[in-house]
Amino acid sequence: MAKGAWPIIGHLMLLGGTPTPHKSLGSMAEKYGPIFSIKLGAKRALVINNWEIAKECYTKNDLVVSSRSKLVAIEHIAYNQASFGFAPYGPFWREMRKIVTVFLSNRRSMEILRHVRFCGIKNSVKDLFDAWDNSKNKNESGYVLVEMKEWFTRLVFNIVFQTMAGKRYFGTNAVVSEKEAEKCVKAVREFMHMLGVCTMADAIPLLRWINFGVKAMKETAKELDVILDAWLVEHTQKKKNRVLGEKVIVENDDHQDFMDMMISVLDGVTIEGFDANTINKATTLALILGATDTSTVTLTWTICLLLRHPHALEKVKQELNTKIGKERFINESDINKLAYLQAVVKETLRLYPPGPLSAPREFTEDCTLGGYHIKKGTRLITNLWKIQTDPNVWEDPMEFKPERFLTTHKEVDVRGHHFELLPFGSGRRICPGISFGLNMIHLTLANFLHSFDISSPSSEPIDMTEILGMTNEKATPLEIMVKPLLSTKYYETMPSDEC
Ligand code: HEM
Repeated sequence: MAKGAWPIIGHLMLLGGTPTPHKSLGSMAEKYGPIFSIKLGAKRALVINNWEIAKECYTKNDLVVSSRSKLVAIEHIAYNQASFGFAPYGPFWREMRKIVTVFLSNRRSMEILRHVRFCGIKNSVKDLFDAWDNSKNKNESGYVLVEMKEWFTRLVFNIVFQTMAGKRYFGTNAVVSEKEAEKCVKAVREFMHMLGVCTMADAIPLLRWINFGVKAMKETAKELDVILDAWLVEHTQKKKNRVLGEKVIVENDDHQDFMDMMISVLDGVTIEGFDANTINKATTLALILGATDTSTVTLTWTICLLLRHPHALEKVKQELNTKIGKERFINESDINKLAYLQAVVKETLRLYPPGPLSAPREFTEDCTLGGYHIKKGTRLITNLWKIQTDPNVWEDPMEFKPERFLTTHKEVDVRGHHFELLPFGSGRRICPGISFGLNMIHLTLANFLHSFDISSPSSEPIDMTEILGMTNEKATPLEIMVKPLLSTKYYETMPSDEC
């Protein structure tokens, strides 16, 4: 057990301020070694910090550490564990996970998802071009100042909402007002923040009893439920209006989104006390929460790192020019040719994993790990950031060097089997959205950097301060200079008839 625990709250102070928790816990690993425990109020948590312990944890012990903790936020906000991403390990989680995996990997839905990503990115590139075209604030070189966190957020939310519920919330063809779309993004962000900030109520049962912080959680839950409910009513009505499908994914429906598929699969059943509508909303919400902030954060840090390393930005542009040329939009089938761009994304995920402490898990049985006896009920914190910056594995661990993934670490991928690089986690509860997320990130970056020239607005290096939450968001806006790179004809043909 690490020293420095306060009475009642234990080491909770470490998880609530500056530096961010993954860095505070990372410093403790220097002192206490790759495995140590801390107290979060009444709860004991095990913190693991190197690849050897992570491997033992997610292979030999994975079954006993595949449950999530029942956090207060989950109870109030995520349909009381009907949301499979927060559910305990068991038959309900297995069933939901199977349905989600089929949707995200089934050949037919892959085609639909590919189309949604393609059109989402094309529309966003066109929106950015129009904003530049209409801007009265171009500088003498033709650049305009753009806040990129906002642009990435709109793009990612459009793709994810279209995939899950057939809705486009921002820009061309948006189905809601700008105000309503902003409100929805705010509610999702608040949820992620509440989840990430280790609430006192979670750690200290007495405070749970007096409902500490619960009011704000309930309000956010209500806001999200109103949106999900309206989507579900609309989807159910749509289904009534057409021939009912079998109790499998309807094969001949060109416009199947996730909610449609769930209505068909669940077919009104109740599972473990949760009715079909609640399960549908909760699972859709789990995917929205899992997909949006993580992808936006990764896109944002990638641009920050490229602007701080102009030689890397130049290499990405060269690769795009030689492998794609300047005439056309980039498709998913082109991504294989863009080895350097993929290495840039891996290096960003190594230095800035969007969930630096992964998602909270809990041991459901006593076991041994790293030679220590671990008690049932202990929480697990995997310090992904510490593992991914371990000097025993990575030369110049804090340096941004995408080349390492084309040379010394060529074989290392992010899919949970190489324990020195685990941005998507590992084991049974590994992120189910790896391919969806990576495809969206690669395609967005490739097309953005192919379509626009970018530069820093000043000689000051881009600010890299992170803020506390479930994801390590950039604390300040990402304002950069942007100018179209290709001929006007290229942007004017967007969006194409296909979208
Ligand atoms: C850069 C993109 C992403 C990163 C870095 C990321 C990272 C993670 C991590 C670290 C976990 C916890 C895994 C564990 O406990 O071992 C996780 C879980 C999860 N992710 Fe992702 N994720 C990303 C994108 C996505 C996308 C696109 C989706 C949905 C399409 C998604 C849905 C989920 C869900 C539902 C879970 C909970 C899974 C479960 O408990 O069974 N994520 N993700």
